[in-house]
Amino acid sequence: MKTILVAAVALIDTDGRVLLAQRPEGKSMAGLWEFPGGKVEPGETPEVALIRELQEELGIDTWQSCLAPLTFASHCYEDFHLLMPLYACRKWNGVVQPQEGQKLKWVHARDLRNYPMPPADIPLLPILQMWL
Ligand SMILES: Nc1nc2c([nH]c(=O)n2[C@@H]2O[C@H](COP(=O)(O)OP(=O)(O)OP(=O)(O)O)[C@@H](O)[C@H]2O)c(=O)[nH]1
Repeated sequence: MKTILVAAVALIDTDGRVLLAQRPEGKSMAGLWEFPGGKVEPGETPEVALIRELQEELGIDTWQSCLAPLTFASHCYEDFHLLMPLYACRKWNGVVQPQEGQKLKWVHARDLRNYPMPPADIPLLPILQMWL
């Protein structure tokens, strides 16, 4: 089975809340809440891919030095295996704003489980909660 590399990030605001984005209608797993990020394109490192995705999806700029590796997901979906490093980021330039009409939510660690997420993300939550 094909392994897909996706880079994702827990953006953390000054109140310790984490940003979740809702997958839009028409996409796979529509309606579920996920960490911002996306597929790592050929020639990109995960960090470069994340910096690009944050500009495209949220209109903010960050730097490699502000992306701290936190944990990763390794999950078998029906048609691919997902390998997803999750970074933590507390510093960026600009104001987070949905660039693609997606719903965004800043969520306290204790409330994360109230947001339905893709199955790959579930094991990441206790780690994130412990860390926050
Ligand atoms: N960004 C992000 N993607 C995730 C998370 N959890 C998870 O399973 N994924 C999966 O990783 C892939 C991310 O790719 P993407 O966001 O660039 O792709 P896409 O949805 O535009 O395309 P697709 O609908 O063809 O998969 C998707 O299959 C998505 O479901 C997460 O927390 N954040």
